Amino acid sequence: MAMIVSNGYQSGFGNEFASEAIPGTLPQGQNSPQRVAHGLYAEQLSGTAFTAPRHANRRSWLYRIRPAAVHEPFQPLAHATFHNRFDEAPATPNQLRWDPLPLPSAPTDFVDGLMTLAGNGGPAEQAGIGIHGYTANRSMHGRFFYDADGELLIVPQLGRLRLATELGVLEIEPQEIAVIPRGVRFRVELPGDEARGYVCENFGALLRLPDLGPIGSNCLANARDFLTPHAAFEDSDGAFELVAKFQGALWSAKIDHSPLDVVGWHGNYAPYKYDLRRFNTIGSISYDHPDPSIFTVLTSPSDTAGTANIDFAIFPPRWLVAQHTFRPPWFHRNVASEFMGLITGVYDAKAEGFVPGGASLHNCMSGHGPDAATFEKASQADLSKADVIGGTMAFMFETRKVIRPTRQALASPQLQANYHECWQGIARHFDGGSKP
Ligand SMILES: O=C(O)Cc1cc(O)ccc1O
Ligand SMILES: [Fe+2]
Repeated sequence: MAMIVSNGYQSGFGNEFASEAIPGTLPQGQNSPQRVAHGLYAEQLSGTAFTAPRHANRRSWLYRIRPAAVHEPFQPLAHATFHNRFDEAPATPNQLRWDPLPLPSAPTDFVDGLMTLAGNGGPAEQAGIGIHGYTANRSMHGRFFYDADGELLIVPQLGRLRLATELGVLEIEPQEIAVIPRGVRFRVELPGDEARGYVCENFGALLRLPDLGPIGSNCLANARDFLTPHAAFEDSDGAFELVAKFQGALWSAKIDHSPLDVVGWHGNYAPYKYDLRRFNTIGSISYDHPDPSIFTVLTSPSDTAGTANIDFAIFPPRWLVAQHTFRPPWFHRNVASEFMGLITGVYDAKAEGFVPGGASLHNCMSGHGPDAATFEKASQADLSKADVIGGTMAFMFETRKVIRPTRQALASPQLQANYHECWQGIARHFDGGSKP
């Protein structure tokens, strides 16, 4: 029984990759020969419509020991906290903030430990996102998972993850992210004792790099920093479980072999990882704080140009040098809705209360911005010096649709009852117009 071992990475975003764990696996000059080398089966995995425009078309060809069709029928699988029911509780205009999810004491793998916090749209309408937290203290044993409802953007906050996928192995740590495409089967292993993080389940168009406009041909997340695994496979038989997420619910099927049995593959539909510390941050070197779109790592476009299904943005270490300017994020209301998490350090708009592993939600047109302490400090700051923001990594899932917290997220003890108080101390400074 050969267990999957990482064969390293290939660099680039959405490339036509080709990789084989055994030489001579990939057919030359065609995809589906009468007999595949080494007695393998050929299988196409489509991530976009067959007829999607060429620039957006994603599919890969997998050469595997058994086709993906080989498993017992699925049966419904209960899961208390992982779902896509975003209509259970009234959507709220209140500013919301949560402390980190507690780490589990009972044995909990990645799938067990998923808890849906919020979301919008759904798999049936092929738009919107699910926002989930995960906590885990053990690897998935004899268990594999795939999500037919959307691709999974995994944002670890605590602990490393080893993502053993059909197309190879991705190893990630906090400040790195991974994207597992819709349908790709994988197992999450924990090299350490515990793990916690966030997952964005994207029901809409596949995440892609944003256009750069006048920024030019480089900067923000550079394409070559995205890493896709080389083919790696395991040839193992046993009494295993395949868990599927399908239309918001989980299903379980018996499978008598590991589905991570892809010996070679080629194509542009594949998992990838990215180190957020590689982000080339653009900011103001004259005056004023720019819109946070400048921090976009990946975007899932919607049918309306410039109005994303989801933008994944980060707030990395950077120098703030803007002159005659209030440097932190301004007070604002946004037509889009903003879910934020903190991976490490301190976020520059919040002096306290927003802690690593925590989360906040500011919905469409809900006023928010720096807390009272941050406002006072930044209003008095010496602008002849740079503010060097180091040792931090916050992120935002920004969506065009209102983000609806789940009932369990609103009922959780981690919800901070007093979040709104961070703005109550904002002083009235109006002088009545008496001073020029
Ligand atoms: O609300 C937030 O903290 C996120 C955010 C950051 C920023 O720099 C500008 C706008 C914005 O919504
Ligand atoms: Fe905001």
